[in-house]
Amino acid sequence: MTKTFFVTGTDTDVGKTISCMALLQAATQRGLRTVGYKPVASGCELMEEGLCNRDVVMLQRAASIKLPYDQVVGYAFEPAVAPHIAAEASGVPIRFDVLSDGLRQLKQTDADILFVEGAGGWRLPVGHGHFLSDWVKFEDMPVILVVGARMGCLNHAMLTYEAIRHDHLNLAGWCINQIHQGMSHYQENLDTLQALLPAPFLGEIPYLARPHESDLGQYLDISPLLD
Ligand SMILES: Nc1ncnc2c1ncn2[C@@H]1O[C@H](COP(=O)(O)OP(=O)(O)OP(=O)(O)O)[C@@H](O)[C@H]1O
Ligand SMILES: C[C@H](N)[C@H](N)CCCCCC(=O)O
Ligand SMILES: [Mg+2]
Repeated sequence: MTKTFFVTGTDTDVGKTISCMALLQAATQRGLRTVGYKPVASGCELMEEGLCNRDVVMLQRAASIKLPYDQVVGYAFEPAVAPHIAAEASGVPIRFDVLSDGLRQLKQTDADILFVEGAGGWRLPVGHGHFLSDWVKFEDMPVILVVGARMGCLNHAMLTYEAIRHDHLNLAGWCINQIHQGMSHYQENLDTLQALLPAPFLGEIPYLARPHESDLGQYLDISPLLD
């Protein structure tokens, strides 16, 4: 049985990918076999591997089970815009059965744990009146929330928590990521979140000069996810 978690964030660009890498590394350091999945991606660039979405490549590299790029992504749209807009422009609608097929394939590997990175924040539109959160609900995945430490994150964190609960899903844990250096009253903000968010705190990722090249696993304690 592959334990599966959906990783959302308080917004786009808050460190979901960095946190997924940290989760994958922390799990690998505990001897677990790990994989990542990015069901919906937008924004592709020329990388060593060709025209790729950077998040997908990062998840692919951070996982202990090495899988081909195509297996780690559902849809990767080229323009770096909201995915439903890119989907409309390219004439390729986002289908939940395609996302679920990809997920099922990854669960069929011998992975112990699978982290699925969302796109944007919790209520991301995917077109035709649907949201990525509808798919998470359909798959009944426990959720991990990444709070990007910046002014406004308290409101975003609480609204995201309320929306997850409204969707009858479980917040399995949350972490905070210092996307900026030296946020004013960082500790007080963290204390506030710890008092208000009724879910296990997995840890804090500090501001790092080269986050993608760091040992990120050391910053998160994934034991609450393994109970
Ligand atoms: N702890 C950190 N220290 C320094 N820079 C960071 C940190 N976390 C994230 N960043 C930088 O902030 C940017 C956004 O991070 P990331 O790509 O992980 O966000 P995201 O939530 O996954 O974004 P998206 O919504 O596009 O998937 C990246 O350039 C990343 O390198
Ligand atoms: C391009 C960006 N980095 C992400 N891939 C997409 C973020 C979409 C956000 C949509 C929104 O909620 O406004
Ligand atoms: Mg990302």
